[in-house]
Amino acid sequence: MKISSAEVGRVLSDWLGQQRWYAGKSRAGSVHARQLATLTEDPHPVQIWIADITYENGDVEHYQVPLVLRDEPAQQLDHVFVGAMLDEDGESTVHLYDALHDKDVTGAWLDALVAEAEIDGLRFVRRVAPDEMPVGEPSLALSAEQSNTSIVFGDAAIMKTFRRIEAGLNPDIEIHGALADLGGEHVANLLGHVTATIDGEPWSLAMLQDFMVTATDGWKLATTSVRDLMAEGDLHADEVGGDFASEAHRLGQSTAQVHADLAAAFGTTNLSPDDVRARVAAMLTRLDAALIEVAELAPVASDLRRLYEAVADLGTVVPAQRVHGDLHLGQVLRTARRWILLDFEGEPAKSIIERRALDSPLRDVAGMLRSFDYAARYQLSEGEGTAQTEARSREWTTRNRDAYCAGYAEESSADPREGAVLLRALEADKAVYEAVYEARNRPSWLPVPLASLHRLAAE
Ligand SMILES: Nc1ncnc2c1ncn2[C@@H]1O[C@H](COP(=O)(O)OP(=O)(O)O)[C@@H](O)[C@H]1O
Ligand SMILES: O=P(O)(O)O[C@H]1O[C@H](CO)[C@@H](O[C@H]2O[C@H](CO)[C@@H](O)[C@H](O)[C@H]2O)[C@H](O)[C@H]1O
Repeated sequence: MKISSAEVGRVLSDWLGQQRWYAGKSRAGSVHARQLATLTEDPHPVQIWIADITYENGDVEHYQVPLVLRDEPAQQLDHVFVGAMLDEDGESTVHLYDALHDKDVTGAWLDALVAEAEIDGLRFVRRVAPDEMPVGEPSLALSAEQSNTSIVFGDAAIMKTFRRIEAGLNPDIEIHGALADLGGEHVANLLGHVTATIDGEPWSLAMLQDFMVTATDGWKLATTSVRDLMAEGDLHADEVGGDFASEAHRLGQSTAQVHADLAAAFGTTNLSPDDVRARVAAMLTRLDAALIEVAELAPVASDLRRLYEAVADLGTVVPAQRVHGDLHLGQVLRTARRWILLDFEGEPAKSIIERRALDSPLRDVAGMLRSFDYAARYQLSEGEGTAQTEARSREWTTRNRDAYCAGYAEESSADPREGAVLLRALEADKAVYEAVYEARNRPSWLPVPLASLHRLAAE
């Protein structure tokens, strides 16, 4: 079944803007679609397409869009309908759907991984024995759409399909592979991955991992703890049943252990004072770019610049290594035994080169500290804030930030609280990123990072 690229480009222009993972919502861009591969023809054709978006300022982004082509409308896929068009012969109508949501065809990825297939320049790499692959298991796309699209096979494995793609090995695959090879306890095993070769370069398309079936994510656990505290107006955080501090402590230990594994797998370096100044310059540039998009940042901008410049003035070396890059409570899962860290892709807004650069491990600590702040604050921003709940929220945040840092310090030679200026600047840099993220994706959450930036600016 053949369809025209121009027609696919036309339907994707409308459809992309409605997808959570599409980062170009706030800018006008033209869409060009190209077909990369046909994964299978049976029972319905599955084609991997790339949408190349060119924005008005010349920036280009690439998105992966796996499509299933059906010759009849499929009611069960109405919610992931992409568009309809005549086939190239002009004889019959083809109905396009997001293939990752079509249980009838998702097994094609597993079959290709089992066979270690090479299809139209796509290489399917298997890291475990064929009988460890969840072949035949039904698939379910996760409903919480995030930066990418993940589908679970049975309760055995989860396949993450990267949406915004670019040349280079995706750090999620690279790091999961390296840490699994080291026997790291705090990551899910990497079962396989899919890479395309485009113009001689590797482009990571998807990865398959063990699925942690009984795990609960850190965001759910932390926000439940906050809710318990808010419900008990007169009790303090350490007196309420759902206290999270011992989990925060373990999470700090787990983060430090993952950092030690990352250092062992990829090495370490010291950023010289000049390197540090260059990083600070990048943070200032990021702040300037954010100010154009989020006007609400203006009142804190000069204090934030002063905070960043204090880091440049430290004049000391800063230990650096590979890091997670976007660590927050939604990226950690609590299994019955331990915390698992997920999603080593780094911040989706950064290029792969930036995401693979060695950085201060405090970047991850700062990310998690921001997340405690989010967990405590977002319920207040939903309109229920009183002086009492504000105080409780601050208490919860302080207690869990301290417990996390103490846990980290126990497993590492460095206590994050000793690098206070750098840690504060990294928190601010993260909150600036979050302000842009929220303005683009969840404007009602924008007050959460803004409130923190006011606090950081005033300290
Ligand atoms: N190995 C896993 N086991 C269980 N759940 C997982 C696993 N990997 C991811 N998840 C779930 O899928 C969600 C999205 O995964 P993540 O890697 O963070 O994707 P994204 O890059 O789209 O944010 C996570 O928040 C988690 O709930
Ligand atoms: O999709 P990803 O998980 O890669 O990360 C992006 O989305 C996150 C929200 O889902 C966003 O995280 C922010 O909100 C979280 C609560 O929903 C909070 O725990 C985080 O601390 C906060 O940064 C993340 O920044 C973004 O990259």
